[in-house]
Amino acid sequence: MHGPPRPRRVERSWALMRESVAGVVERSSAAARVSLEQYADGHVIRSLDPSGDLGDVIRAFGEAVLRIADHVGAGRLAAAAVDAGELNVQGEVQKPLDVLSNDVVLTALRDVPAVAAVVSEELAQPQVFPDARGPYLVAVDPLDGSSNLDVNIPVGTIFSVLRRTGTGAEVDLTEFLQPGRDQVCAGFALYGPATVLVLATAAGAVAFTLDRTTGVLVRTHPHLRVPESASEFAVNVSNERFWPAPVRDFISDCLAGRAGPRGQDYNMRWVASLVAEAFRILTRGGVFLYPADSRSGTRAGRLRLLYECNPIAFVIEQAGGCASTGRGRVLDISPTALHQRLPLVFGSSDEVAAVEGYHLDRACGVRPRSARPEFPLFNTRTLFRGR
Ligand SMILES: O=P(O)(O)OC[C@H]1O[C@](O)(COP(=O)(O)O)[C@@H](O)[C@@H]1O
Ligand SMILES: [Mg+2]
Ligand SMILES: [Mg+2]
Repeated sequence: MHGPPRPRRVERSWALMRESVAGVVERSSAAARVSLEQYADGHVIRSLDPSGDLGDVIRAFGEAVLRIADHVGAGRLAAAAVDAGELNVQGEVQKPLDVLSNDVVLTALRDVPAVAAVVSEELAQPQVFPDARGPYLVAVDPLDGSSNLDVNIPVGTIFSVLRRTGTGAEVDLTEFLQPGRDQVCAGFALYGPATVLVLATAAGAVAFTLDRTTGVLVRTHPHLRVPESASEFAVNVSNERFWPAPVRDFISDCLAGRAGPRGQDYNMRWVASLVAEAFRILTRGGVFLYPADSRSGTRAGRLRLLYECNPIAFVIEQAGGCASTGRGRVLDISPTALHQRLPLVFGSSDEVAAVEGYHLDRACGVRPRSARPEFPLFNTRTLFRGR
């Protein structure tokens, strides 16, 4: 051991604190300690798929998440911490952990006969398993937000499970192009201070937290509910000048606070990590916006429909929130391409409805709220000047 020994009194109080924390955790969780394994085998998942196939897919994601959590948690100590420098299908630099996480997910799913094929952010073409064995298709972003790794900000894995629409031994890639409302299951892992796996099915949204003492994902959030209203927004404000007018109107009016048209003071958060924003909104509400903007790479939006927007939208809706493009429900979009991008707005239903209202106002030629004489936010001042 390095450094001077701690005084005995300090050691004793640390030991007491550890014991009392362990006692609280044990008492509070002893009543219904449900592991991901048990949940995957339990009546909720069996009622959706009595064959056990869906349970197998969920268990495979559980295993992949534990492995990826280990790699992410090792930070700079991980063998894969040095840049790979390759470009993925989106033309973005692949981090070694992107590649490794993709391998981990594919390896876990390859062992599950229920999965016929996988679309991944890291693969230009889907991975089709031999004989197109099972009834399920998976779309996955193995490691979302990986540009945050160097600065130790939470990242995650996002996934969507679809039922095959074809019956042949060959998977037709158009089978992936289903509207998100047809997802059987979707979820995401958040590798943060705690590793959390959020899972949604038609039966609702639940979350599991990794118990590091046993290596087991334990259900900690049996009924996730997004509060209907909240006064917190998340958006990358540095893109303000590229935003479409309704988004500028909406954020401008939020910034006007209590005296403005929205009638309340707002707080802002931007982690630049979709999974972290989604989990925050699942637990305390708010609204997230990544609109389409006028920059060349983001005219159709920044986030990918099949493995970012759809699974997050499904989780949020199953938890009672809403997800929209600003003009309509995300889960009703019929995809046209595997790596298609989309504008994404999700969160508390009141806030998402408000964003849609701003889009409708502009579409109907209604005078934007922020330009009304009593709220002269734009033209006279920008978001950060002259306030
Ligand atoms: O850096 P920006 O433009 O603020 O974008 C942040 C967004 O991009 C993401 O990091 C996704 O990017 P990747 O899929 O390339 O990792 C989201 O998690 C986050 O919401
Ligand atoms: Mg991503
Ligand atoms: Mg990724």
